[in-house]
Amino acid sequence: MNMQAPVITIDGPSGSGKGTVAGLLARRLGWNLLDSGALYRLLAFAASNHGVDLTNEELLKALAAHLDVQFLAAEEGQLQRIILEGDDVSNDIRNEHVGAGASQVAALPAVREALLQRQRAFRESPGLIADGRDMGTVVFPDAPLKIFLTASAEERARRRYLQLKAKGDDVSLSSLLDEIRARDERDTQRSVAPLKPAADAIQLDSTELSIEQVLERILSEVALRDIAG
Ligand SMILES: Nc1ncnc2c1ncn2[C@@H]1O[C@H](COP(=O)(O)OP(=O)(O)OP(=O)(O)O)[C@@H](O)[C@H]1O
Ligand SMILES: Nc1ccn([C@H]2C[C@H](O)[C@@H](COP(=O)(O)O)O2)c(=O)n1
Repeated sequence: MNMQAPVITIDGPSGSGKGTVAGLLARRLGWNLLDSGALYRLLAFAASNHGVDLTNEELLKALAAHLDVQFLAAEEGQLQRIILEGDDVSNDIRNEHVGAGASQVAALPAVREALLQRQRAFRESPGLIADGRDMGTVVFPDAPLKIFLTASAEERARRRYLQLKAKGDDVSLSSLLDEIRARDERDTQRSVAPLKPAADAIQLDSTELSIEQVLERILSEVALRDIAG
């Protein structure tokens, strides 16, 4: 019998709503949260600060192993804060440039290996919601509930456009769609831990669903499995 804290994994492509739903679910259940994409974003961001080339696997592996990062729990109505080497970089890592860099470093096997234990260490009582690309396939293969969340590329680009516009960023819908397609291609085609649904994952297409509807669908699966006490 598995006595470890339960994990709910939410994997899927960029903009499908994983992070939003994972945050809401963690709050609703009172569980811990792992935003694994943030680790790859932080690595790409730190590499650029330290002048490390995004193809230099050995240096990136060392940087990943010593990444000085803290995740500060979200206050009511706020987002989780992310501190890298003493600086709050929560906003700085949320753009498509850093996302593309994250996708590039994430394709390197030594980098993924260096970040594996750090991700597993988030598994603490009473439970963990983990979002990313390989949470259900590689990092937490024994998770009792795995969700693979998708949406059409057009809808994901539209959501990202609205999100970045609201932040005041100058973005174009067509370039965001191109970037999302390029990231999908790299994340699904890489040789190590590619983005794909785990064999036992529940696939949920959110193209026509609101955030609240996605959350309710997942909560109904949690109730069915009786994994949240
Ligand atoms: N079902 C939905 N309907 C409408 N908007 C949504 C839905 N889900 C998420 N969004 C919005 O889409 C944007 C992207 O969502 P989010 O950041 O959660 O995606 P993600 O899958 O975590 O992306 P990434 O992997 O790139 O971090 C956010 O502005 C969010 O509010
Ligand atoms: N478990 C993960 C999480 C993320 N990545 C890579 C691939 C993504 O394009 C990039 C940024 O992730 P996001 O913040 O957009 O979720 O990081 C991965 O390979 N594995």
